[in-house]
Amino acid sequence: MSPILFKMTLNTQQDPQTVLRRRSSTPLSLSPKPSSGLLAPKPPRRSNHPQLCQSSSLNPPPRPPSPALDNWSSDSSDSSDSLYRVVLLGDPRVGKTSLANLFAGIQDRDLQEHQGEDMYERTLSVDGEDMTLLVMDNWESEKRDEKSWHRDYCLQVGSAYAIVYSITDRSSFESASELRIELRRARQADNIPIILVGNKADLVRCREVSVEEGRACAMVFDCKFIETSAALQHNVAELFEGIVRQIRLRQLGQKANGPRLPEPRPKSLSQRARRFLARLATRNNRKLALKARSKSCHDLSVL
Ligand SMILES: Nc1nc2c(ncn2[C@@H]2O[C@H](COP(=O)(O)OP(=O)(O)OP(=O)(O)O)[C@@H](O)[C@H]2O)c(=O)[nH]1
Repeated sequence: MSPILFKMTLNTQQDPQTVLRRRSSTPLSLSPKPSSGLLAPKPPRRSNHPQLCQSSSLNPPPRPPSPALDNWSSDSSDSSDSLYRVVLLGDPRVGKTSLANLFAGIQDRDLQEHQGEDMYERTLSVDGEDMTLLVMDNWESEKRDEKSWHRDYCLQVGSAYAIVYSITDRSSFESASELRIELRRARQADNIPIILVGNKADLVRCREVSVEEGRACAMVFDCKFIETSAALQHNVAELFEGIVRQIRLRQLGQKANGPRLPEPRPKSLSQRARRFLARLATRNNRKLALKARSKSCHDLSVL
């Protein structure tokens, strides 16, 4: 455990049914499980989402926003009504809590007051649309039997995962690969976003894992890749924004692949022309999707 391990549990849910009211130290119910493996169950629409860069604890103390992340999320009065769990996985001391604190906009001077808490809810505005993420920083990396239920739980509830390693610690990189395999096994049927995160990128002199190795690992394991520095707040906003985009891209994919109703026979020439153009667009979309997939794994804005 880090000497400055400060975690927070944030409860903003209003619905007594929803699991999100509970402290993360209490096991959350596995049901209702996200139907698609992606979507968390929809909580009722909330009108009091936290303001930009505020953590959303039930009684949040007035806290100035983190300057570096100031333009990161917007006033969420018109926020999305879905909530997505983002689970941080990784070895101890790789920087999971530091990344989560930045996500929550918790500043160094406020760390003490958030000690022992490990869930962070915040609404981000990305590409003009809001999405509420619940970042879970309660991963237990030890594989002891009595902890295995907790590990299983974490592997089941995420709408997205960030597998964090430290670029200064090769064994944490190896653990990240193992975690990817474990996650794949646990969520075989689910198309969930997984981001491999090489943290502590500021410690260049102590680097044990190259960017190329990180990227290659992400390509082999079919996930996205980003290097961050929680210390310098480098790429942290990009990470969480990327997670939002990855979730959205999968939502769009699901909508596009939804059940098709039989089309009525077109009656007029203009209807036939419209249908032809629609098919053409679909074909082009498929080509575009293929192109996008072949792009580098470090572009978090494409599938
Ligand atoms: N230089 C540098 N230090 C970092 C960075 N991120 C985290 N640290 C430091 O690394 C140590 C561990 O960070 P934590 O955020 O507690 O790591 P953790 O993964 O949450 O650790 P556990 O709670 O033990 O699982 C702390 O001393 C942090 O200040 C970073 O990007 N750069």
